Amino acid sequence: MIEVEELTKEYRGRKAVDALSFTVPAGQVTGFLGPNGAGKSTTMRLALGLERPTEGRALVNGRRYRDLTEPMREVGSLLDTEAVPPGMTGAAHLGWLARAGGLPARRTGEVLEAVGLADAARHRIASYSLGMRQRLGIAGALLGDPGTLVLDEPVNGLDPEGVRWIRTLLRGLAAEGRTVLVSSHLMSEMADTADRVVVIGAGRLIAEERTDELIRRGATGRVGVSTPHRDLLAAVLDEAGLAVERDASGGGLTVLGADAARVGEIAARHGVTLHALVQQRASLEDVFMELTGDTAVHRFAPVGPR
Ligand SMILES: Nc1ncnc2c1ncn2[C@@H]1O[C@H](COP(=O)(O)OP(=O)(O)OP(=O)(O)O)[C@@H](O)[C@H]1O
Repeated sequence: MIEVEELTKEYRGRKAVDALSFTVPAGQVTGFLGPNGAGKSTTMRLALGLERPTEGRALVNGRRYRDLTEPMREVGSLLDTEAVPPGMTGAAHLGWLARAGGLPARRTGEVLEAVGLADAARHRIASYSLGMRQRLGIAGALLGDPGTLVLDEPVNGLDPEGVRWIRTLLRGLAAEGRTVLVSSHLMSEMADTADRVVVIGAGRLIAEERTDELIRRGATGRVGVSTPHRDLLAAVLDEAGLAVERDASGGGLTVLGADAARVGEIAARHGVTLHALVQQRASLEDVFMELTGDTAVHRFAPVGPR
């Protein structure tokens, strides 16, 4: 389990992470979402003891990272896939990591197998594709067979097969009871992968809840309507206090803040013929845009009294 408590990080007087608190429970995949610059990587680096917080703390299994006695056996991480030595082979790089972490050499072969890189193990990393580097980074994270995984944008650069692979891997790791925190700025990826999501913007917490709940919460209130009497319907819906958007093409309308049943009833009451009436489901992407719309532009909260 990871507990982030009132975590704040300032760079040159600006808050990249701002009094952020959330929990990453074991046995689930937690998606860590936010637009570019929201503070995801900074939060992960703080949790991994690579930087010191200005205020607050991040605990892994109840302790600060630097107080863990065998960190690689407790937490595996993938932060920057570019930070691997290109001249080394995949096997040599992992072998070096294993020695540094006091792990048995056999783990190298096991994790290379687990990420599907066994055949490329003796090739220089310089010859790896971006997807192969991501797999190598994940192999490194798995080396110590840790109970907690912190992965920053592991899906970056993967092809659709790679994305599916990672999704299955992460779900499998969580099913084994591990704690999995995985960041992304692409919401669509997380919809099928994460049990829960933590959404941040400008370093602050925006939402922390089950993925399906978040989607459901955002799903209310958009109804697509097609009618040969668009102006009449728009007028009666407007009268009923509903916001209406006219589609740029065709006779369609989108009604905001209502469900399909209500729109259908209003139309019937006024004798308006409908050709289509569709409750539109929000995607996680829509909900995300709604949640982070403001913060994406205001990247930093100015330091000072709140
Ligand atoms: N070492 C640093 N010095 C100064 N500013 C930094 C430093 N590291 C991060 N920042 C700033 O803090 C903010 C948060 O950055 P961070 O990389 O944590 O965001 P992110 O959510 O991971 O974004 P991305 O998806 O683009 O990686 C950014 O505005 C960034 O420029």
